[in-house]
Amino acid sequence: MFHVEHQSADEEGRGRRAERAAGAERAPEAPASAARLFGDNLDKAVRYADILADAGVRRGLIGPREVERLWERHLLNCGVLAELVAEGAIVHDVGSGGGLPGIPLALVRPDLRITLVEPLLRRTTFLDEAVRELGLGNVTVLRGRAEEVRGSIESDVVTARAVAPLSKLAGWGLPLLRSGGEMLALKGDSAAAELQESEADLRKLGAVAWDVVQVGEGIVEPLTTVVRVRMGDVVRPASKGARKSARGGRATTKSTGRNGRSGRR
Ligand SMILES: C[S@@+](CC[C@H](N)C(=O)[O-])C[C@H]1O[C@@H](n2cnc3c(N)ncnc32)[C@H](O)[C@@H]1O
Repeated sequence: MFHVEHQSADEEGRGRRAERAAGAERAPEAPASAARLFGDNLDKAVRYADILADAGVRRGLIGPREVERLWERHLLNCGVLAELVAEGAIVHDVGSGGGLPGIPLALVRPDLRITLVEPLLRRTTFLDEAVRELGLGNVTVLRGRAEEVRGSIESDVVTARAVAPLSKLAGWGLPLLRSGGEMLALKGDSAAAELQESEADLRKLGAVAWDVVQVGEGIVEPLTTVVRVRMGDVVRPASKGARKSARGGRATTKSTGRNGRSGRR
């Protein structure tokens, strides 16, 4: 368990110096844009950055070289995904690892209901502790591989970062979506090329629209690049399907075809 204390700003400063002296690693100071992004949850974002810098590095969830760029490359880069998510959405963060992008997204948007899907026990233990310590009432941790939990999940949005190449990721993420739901995959410079290579697979999986968007203007530099894929109509067999879902069976998909929103946005 990490150690959390509720402190005033002065106490926080003394606490940070004391923890450093005691050997605990701390994240760099939050940049000004973090206050704009996280608003009332800035303190929690700072605490999460510190958890990643210390326990996150010690337990191998992020590399030690990430500490100096925790804000830009991780918390801000992930939190700005909020621009693409509708009010009150149900979100599943596939391959959450140390909670990225799910935890920054939950901090920016307390209205969302977010499940962090992660197969490795060591990582779900870290996530459970972080969620408890940060008091994130809108976040749940689910241990399992995405392809194992399909059938029991109908999500509005699936998020993922650094989990798998797009085609493979789509095979894991799209079956978790309801009709019209969206997968938001944080990708780097390869986004457009990966998307082009994956189009046939996306169609087969029931996707009807896809594009590359950039978010985070005025908050993070470089902007966050996201591959956005929208699911077509999902046909889930009724009562039989419910029994199948309980056993982890697949939902089936169909494309909206000529009358729907097929192809690129
Ligand atoms: C490189 S880490 C990225 C973690 C985090 N998303 C980030 O950006 O820092 C990839 C994560 O995906 C998880 N993972 C791999 N295959 C998965 C699957 N089929 N379903 C869900 N998670 C998976 C791994 O356990 C690992 O935690």
